[in-house]
Amino acid sequence: MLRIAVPNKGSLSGPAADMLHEAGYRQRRESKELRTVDPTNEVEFFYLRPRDIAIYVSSGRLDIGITGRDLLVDSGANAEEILPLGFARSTFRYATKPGTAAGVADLGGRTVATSYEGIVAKHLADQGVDASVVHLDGAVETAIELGVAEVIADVVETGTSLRNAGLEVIGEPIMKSEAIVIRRTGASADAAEDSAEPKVQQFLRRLQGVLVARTYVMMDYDCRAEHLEQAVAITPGLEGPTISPLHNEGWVAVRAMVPAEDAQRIMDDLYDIGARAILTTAIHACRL
Ligand SMILES: Nc1ncnc2c1ncn2[C@@H]1O[C@H](COP(=O)(O)OP(=O)(O)OP(=O)(O)O)[C@@H](O)[C@H]1O
Ligand SMILES: O=P(O)(O)OC[C@H]1O[C@H](OP(=O)(O)OP(=O)(O)O)[C@H](O)[C@@H]1O
Ligand SMILES: [Mg+2]
Repeated sequence: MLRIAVPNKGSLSGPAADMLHEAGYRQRRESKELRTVDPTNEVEFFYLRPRDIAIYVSSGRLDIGITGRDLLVDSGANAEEILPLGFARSTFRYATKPGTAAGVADLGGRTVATSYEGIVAKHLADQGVDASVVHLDGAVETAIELGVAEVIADVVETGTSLRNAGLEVIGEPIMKSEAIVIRRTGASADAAEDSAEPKVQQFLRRLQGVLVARTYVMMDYDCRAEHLEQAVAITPGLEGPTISPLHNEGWVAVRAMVPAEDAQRIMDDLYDIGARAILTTAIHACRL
């Protein structure tokens, strides 16, 4: 039975459960359940605090886990990223009251409040900046107003929390984060001896299938045979489009996967070269 750690709360938990559900795995029915077994797929899910997941996975007791890249780095645990999942995207940044500091180099001698001490202490050391770090559990934007720190380092998505606290970012982002699948460091290298390996690979293929189904649509259209090369250049597909003859002499039907975010532009480009009956349909699941 494959053992997988899943975030039980916070920004990661809902989207992670949705993705697992879309990949065909049974998920817990209510938020108090700490573990659940999916007997059909021979997987056991453990619902754990996002911050603890890298520690469980590095211990080798759980085969893989879903967490945030920033949480993995912060933990310093012996685990590595094996698949980015594209949700819970954020940056990790310093922020302060306007006029306090222009860049990271100005943080020497200051106090920085953060929930991510591991990331911040290492970044300051790498930059050669001697600042003290105060650990807070959350809502760190308030730390400056209440005089606990002069600077914060925190997760920024839309920037709304910073704006509401009257803070502005300083310097470049310390890192970019998103949800990721992690595995114990070196587990991939030991794969030949690991009986869980085929199940791990099947799990990753299923999640990749969900990612592709979310980011691509299927496009079908008809075009004149003499325009086919131009059309294929616009819709190259993943491995090459499917071309079928039409009953009308001199016309072909083309089918190719295209990135969903470009679909409208691609339809315009195809129309301009004379393609007609251009349709897009959602992909619900796929295995590449
Ligand atoms: N507003 C946000 N937008 C996108 N990702 C976020 C946001 N807040 C936190 N994250 C990401 O979620 C992960 C942190 O999850 P965690 O559950 O610890 O925090 P949280 O979502 O802030 O929940 P909590 O309310 O328990 O603090 C990190 O990977 C972080 O980058
Ligand atoms: O840039 P934004 O879109 O405002 O998002 C970033 C905020 O979201 C998270 O906070 P959360 O609400 O989880 O509270 P927390 O600080 O207690 O973790 C994060 O810690 C930031 O405060
Ligand atoms: Mg939070």
